[in-house]
Amino acid sequence: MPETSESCETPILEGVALTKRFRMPAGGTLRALDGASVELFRGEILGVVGESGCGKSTLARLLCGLDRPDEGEVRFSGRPLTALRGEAFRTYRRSVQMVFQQPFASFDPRLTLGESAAEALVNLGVPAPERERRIAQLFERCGLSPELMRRYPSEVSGGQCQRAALARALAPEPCVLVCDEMTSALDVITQRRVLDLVRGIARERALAVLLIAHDLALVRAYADRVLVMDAGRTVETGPVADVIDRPQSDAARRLREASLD
Ligand SMILES: Nc1ncnc2c1ncn2[C@@H]1O[C@H](COP(=O)(O)OP(=O)(O)OP(=O)(O)O)[C@@H](O)[C@H]1O
Repeated sequence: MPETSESCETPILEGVALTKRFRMPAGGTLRALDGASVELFRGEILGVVGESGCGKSTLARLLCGLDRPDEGEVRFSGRPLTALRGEAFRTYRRSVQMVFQQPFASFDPRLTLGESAAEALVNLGVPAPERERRIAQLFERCGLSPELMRRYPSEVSGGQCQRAALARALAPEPCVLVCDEMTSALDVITQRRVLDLVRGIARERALAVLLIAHDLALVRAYADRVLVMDAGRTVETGPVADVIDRPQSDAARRLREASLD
């Protein structure tokens, strides 16, 4: 895993000079991203921090292909998404999975957790008995009894629902996991348990993880490198200890001071 972005390894996922504007209802546009760049390498956990509204979720959505940049490009294994066709695009879609902040909102309330988790496998043409077996294994790996596959989202706790969301994200065997504030809605003990699980699975499967978090302590505990964002820009990146303990940018200094209050 590279310590710096000077590595000659090709990032598995990359955003280059990304700009994203949103039209405002009252007129005018808002620049949610303003030339933001990020490199994510195989096997690393990259923490993304920044004040609320600085563009973290927008960056995550562009990297996952849920939204398109107005300028700049996203690259998967060195290839621009705009150049990916057919099987290459399907591989990207399968390989980059996202876990969202609100566990319940990310599930269809009419499907059981098992059915939701199996959807990606249905799309991949995996036969029903094999789907059942693979999802049961993933539930167990994520600390859930396979019995929970038959429950609806409203019948489990927030922590269980987020574990099921993790199992669902892992089902298509991705190589990148984008976790957008995935533990913010959970109590501090459950947060740690879920992040321990994410880290363990990431190490086992050599996953690259983009870990968006408000809490610097969580990023310090779980990330290898950290990227600091400020007003749509990426302003500082480096190993966690350097950026958090010896911040160079005003944004990183502000975050550090706020976390010490
Ligand atoms: N679909 C949208 N339409 C209009 N404005 C948007 C949209 N999505 C995001 N924004 C705006 O873009 C800016 C960046 O939002 P974003 O959600 O990426 O920030 P964030 O850093 O993830 O914030 P938080 O930490 O509070 O989740 C904000 O000002 C937000 O209001």
